[in-house]
Amino acid sequence: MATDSWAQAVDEQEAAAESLGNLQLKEKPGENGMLAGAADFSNTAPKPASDGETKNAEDDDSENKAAQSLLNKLIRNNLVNTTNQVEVLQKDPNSPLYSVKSFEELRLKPQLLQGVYAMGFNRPSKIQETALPMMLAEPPQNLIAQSQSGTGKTAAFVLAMLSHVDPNNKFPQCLCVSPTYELALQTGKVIEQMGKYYPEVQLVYAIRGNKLQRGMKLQEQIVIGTPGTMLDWCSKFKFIDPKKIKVFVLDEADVMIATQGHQDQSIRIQRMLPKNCQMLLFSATFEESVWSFAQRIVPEPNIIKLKREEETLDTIKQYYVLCNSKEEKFEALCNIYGAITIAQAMIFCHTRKTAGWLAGELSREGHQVALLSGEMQVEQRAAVIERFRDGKEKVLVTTNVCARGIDVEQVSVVINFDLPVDKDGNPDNETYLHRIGRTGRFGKRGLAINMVDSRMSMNILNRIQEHFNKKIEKLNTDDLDEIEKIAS
Ligand SMILES: Nc1ncnc2c1ncn2[C@@H]1O[C@H](COP(=O)(O)OP(=O)(O)OP(=O)(O)O)[C@@H](O)[C@H]1O
Repeated sequence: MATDSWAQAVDEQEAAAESLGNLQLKEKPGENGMLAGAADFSNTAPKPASDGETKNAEDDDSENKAAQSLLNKLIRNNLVNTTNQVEVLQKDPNSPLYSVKSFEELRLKPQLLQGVYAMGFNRPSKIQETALPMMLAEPPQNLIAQSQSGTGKTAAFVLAMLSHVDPNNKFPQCLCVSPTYELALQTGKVIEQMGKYYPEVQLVYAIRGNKLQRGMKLQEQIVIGTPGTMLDWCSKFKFIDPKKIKVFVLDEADVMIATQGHQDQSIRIQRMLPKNCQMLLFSATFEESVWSFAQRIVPEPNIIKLKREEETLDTIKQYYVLCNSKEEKFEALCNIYGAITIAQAMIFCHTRKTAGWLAGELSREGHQVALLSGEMQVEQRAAVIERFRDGKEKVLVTTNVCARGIDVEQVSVVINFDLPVDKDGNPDNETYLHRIGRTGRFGKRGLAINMVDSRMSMNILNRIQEHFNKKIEKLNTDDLDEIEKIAS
């Protein structure tokens, strides 16, 4: 976005964000004939993001969790690799445990196998190897599965839903609840992609703002939505006959339970389903509260857990640059950009004000900059992330808070324009590691540059260095030769 005026650049960015938001709002029938069906809301429809009533601090927290989850989905365009083994706890420990190394072994319908390959999947991911045979077994088995974002959970349960529906039956057979409207849409997109060659199966979104005529009965086989609307559609409006449901999926359980009311609504939906309905629950984390909720939703479960790969700083070259002011930090940054080629970088600032200022300055220098800032709506943030992921912008400037919890594995250069500190001003080691670290064996080499502009920030840097017991080298950004060396 190398425009002269930063204001214009921001306008353009927001326009892009808006148009994406509109696109999502007006989800239309897929090209394959698989209707995103009744999801034809106008832009004036109430924003169905939280399904909650009164907004309080807890809701804010849950919205943050949901936003992080969405942004993490969007920034990533492929599978997170892991060498950790899955832990499996079978309902019946004596029954053999099947795991597959190829999609062929699953004996999928040819249309679905074609869909899977068209998505570029060559073989099942680590969690899919065990989860898929369990989900596709006859009689179907219940499952609680936990693994970090990006390990293939969504693709797995989408494949299970598509495998279990009978396209000749024109009524809902699979329900999938997600914590927010945006997350539901993302899953809907995966259903559309995977079901591309299976156009007889249709889906519909049960989300606020999607108003159906009273008395009507849904014909789509898959319903995906938020718990409040899904419950209304099953009980109050009877658009869905819950007794005919064969598969119930509860996605993002950890995000779900952070929203008041969602647990209750989900449990009420679950209570309406037949005893032999397959119950599947997925979560990225597994704290006690998620576990007790999971047990209420999924009777007699098989349990699959995949540990998160530890992040390390081993493959990362870390440097710091000494400056006296933010202007000097900016100058140092320009020198670095002048000396080495940086494909894509993420730059973290402490405040929105600094982030806005820095993005403006970089843009004036001719850089293609994206700015992620706390006051943006989640759709706007999503649009920024997607543009960055697609390489339309080369630099992403963001605040610490805004990017907390977002995985930035694909970015090879991370710049801490301000060092991460917690609310008491102490070094935030965990955020430092998460931002800069890479998972060991798959670790691509990375470069981290820390800007230090006061005695206090030097102290923080020293404490981070001590904490990880890894040297952070000093870099003189006035010396071009020295900068060039860091890229080699
Ligand atoms: N077997 C596979 N082979 C290659 N890519 C895959 C495979 N399964 C999933 N993917 C891709 O990996 C990415 C992450 O998958 P998926 O969204 O299913 O993970 P997830 O665990 O549900 O994470 P999240 O909850 O963040 O969506 C997606 O881009 C998906 O298309």
